[in-house]
Amino acid sequence: MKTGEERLKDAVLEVRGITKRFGAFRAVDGVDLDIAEGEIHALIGPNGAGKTTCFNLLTGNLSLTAGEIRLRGEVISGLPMDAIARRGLVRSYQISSIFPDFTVLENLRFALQRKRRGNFDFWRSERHLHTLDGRALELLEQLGLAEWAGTRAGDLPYGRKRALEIATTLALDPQVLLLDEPTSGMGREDIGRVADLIRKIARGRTVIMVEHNLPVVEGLCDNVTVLARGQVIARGTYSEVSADARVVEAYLGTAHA
Ligand SMILES: Nc1ncnc2c1ncn2[C@@H]1O[C@H](COP(=O)(O)OP(=O)(O)OP(=O)(O)O)[C@@H](O)[C@H]1O
Repeated sequence: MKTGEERLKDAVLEVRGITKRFGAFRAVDGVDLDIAEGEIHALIGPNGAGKTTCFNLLTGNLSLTAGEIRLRGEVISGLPMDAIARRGLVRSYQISSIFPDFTVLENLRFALQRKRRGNFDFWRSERHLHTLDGRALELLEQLGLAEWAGTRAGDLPYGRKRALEIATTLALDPQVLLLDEPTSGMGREDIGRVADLIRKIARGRTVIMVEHNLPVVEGLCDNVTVLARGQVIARGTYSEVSADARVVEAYLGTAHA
């Protein structure tokens, strides 16, 4: 049997009994998660299952009613969001955090600057920003955005905006990357491109994603946790959970059937 220490080496994130109550309502109710180093893990479930609330608890956006979260064995629950991000657990930004009037390259520079200085203190350090261009261009190349480097971010097509959002998150060099419905609102071509991108950026890091598109989950994720009414109803590989009667029943009862 593994000792506690050996067990911690495998699990990058250990979540025990996390609960979030809004008044008398338990949006997340005693959820356990074990996320292994390097895996792509999906959190799925019908509308209102508690996926977003779970993400908000992991990142510190919301405080826990009960439970504990450990990142590499260290308790992170109760820490402020920025402290959790500095420890390496980072959520992809929403498009609204992209500066639409600046170019793609400038947006990347700002994100890299933030990693280095811990804030957006870029107005006074224009010269310093240019020293970040090498890394910024490398990231743009990696994410297939190099040809868009000089484009105003606000003029990017939707799928490319999502790629830029992921790029600005990667600038923080997260060990654990949380992606919130990365393919939502996309057409088939963009979905394929973003799925390839996630596969690429998952090398050398752990990815946890909330995703409604089940073929994307099937194609990308090593393991899946299924939530319904705030509780885990199944966990395993996609083929295991999709064959689980409780999962089928939970989905059949919703618009996501
Ligand atoms: N701040 C809040 N106050 C009260 N209830 C909330 C709050 N945030 C979420 N809820 C409720 O908690 C439940 C879980 O919501 P959550 O957004 O986590 O679900 P979800 O699985 O992400 O759903 P979806 O797939 O529709 O995004 C829902 O019933 C929701 O109405």
